[in-house]
Amino acid sequence: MMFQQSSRSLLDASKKSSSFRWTSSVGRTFSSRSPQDWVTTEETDDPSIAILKMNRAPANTLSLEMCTEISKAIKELESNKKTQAVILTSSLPTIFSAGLDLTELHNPDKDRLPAFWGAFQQLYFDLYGSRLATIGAINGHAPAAGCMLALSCDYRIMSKGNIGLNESKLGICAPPWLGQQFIDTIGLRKAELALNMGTLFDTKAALDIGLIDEIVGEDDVMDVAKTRASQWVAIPAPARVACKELTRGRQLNELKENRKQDVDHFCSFVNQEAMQRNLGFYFEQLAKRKK
Ligand SMILES: CC/C=C\CC/C=C/CC(=O)SCCNC(=O)CCNC(=O)[C@H](O)C(C)(C)COP(=O)(O)OP(=O)(O)OC[C@H]1O[C@@H](n2cnc3c(N)ncnc32)[C@H](O)[C@@H]1OP(=O)(O)O
Repeated sequence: MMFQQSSRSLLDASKKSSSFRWTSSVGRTFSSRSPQDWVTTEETDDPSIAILKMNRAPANTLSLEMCTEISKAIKELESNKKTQAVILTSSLPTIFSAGLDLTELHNPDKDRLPAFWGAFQQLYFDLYGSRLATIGAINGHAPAAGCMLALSCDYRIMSKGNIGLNESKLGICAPPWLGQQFIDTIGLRKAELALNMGTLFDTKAALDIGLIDEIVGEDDVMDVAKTRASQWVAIPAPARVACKELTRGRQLNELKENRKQDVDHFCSFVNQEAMQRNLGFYFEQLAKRKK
């Protein structure tokens, strides 16, 4: 059963005709439903546990609007006192999230770029710092910022796909706060190796390295996620929230205090000619890969 206010149900969404079309900087045309349909929330049979689904075909990439919609959905769930946990997952068959939408980075709109990065920062604040217990039900690929979504959850189960921070392969480096999340999760040396090489881990390697907490069968993802959410909800909420503050508070505050510098650094980094060349090349390869 669906419940949230501004996030309409998948059923409602499927009745609507396609309403969003745009052309990317390398000339490919995307079409999709409107941003409000890119994220939906659902009830479970336990009123304290909700599901947040990303439905932005083809790859759940994080554009400015997608970041905003996920943030909005988290805030709406948090505003309901009964809700204590959220399961973050994807409705796409093989992709959890392919990370930042490269159309935002390549040949960027100079006015939109800072707003885009601000929305991505906000998503990090909202998910990593949520009062809710967050269970990542990673049911497909989760590279780069897709991995950030997973790392921001309290507990990660994964059924298939690859996960990691592959930014170096695009000729860029993950932002410091995302790098720190990675280091805090798998430890400095393993993170150092993986960040430099842009390693994407399959489920077994991701479990071995501590990037995910559990591998689950494809058909069991939601059942296991609900069971894990129940276990987290069973811990008294003030203790749970205090533990999160203890392990994540410093990192969250650091970025809060440096938000503007982080936006400025990102924009000047991305606007460099060499960076644009790298991104353009990577993006072309991505488009050609299928052919
Ligand atoms: C100071 C800090 C400075 C900078 C920091 C910048 C931080 C960046 C973090 C990021 O998140 S960068 C993005 C990194 N993401 C990736 O490298 C993932 C790229 N995608 C893939 O490798 C694959 O798509 C996949 C393994 C996730 C899935 O493969 P497959 O199932 O074969 O699907 P397709 O490749 O056919 O993808 C479907 C469709 O979606 C397009 N697409 C995929 N990823 C992106 C993306 N990140 N942005 C935009 N578009 C993407 C892909 O081109 C396909 O489009 P078609 O039109 O060909 O259908």
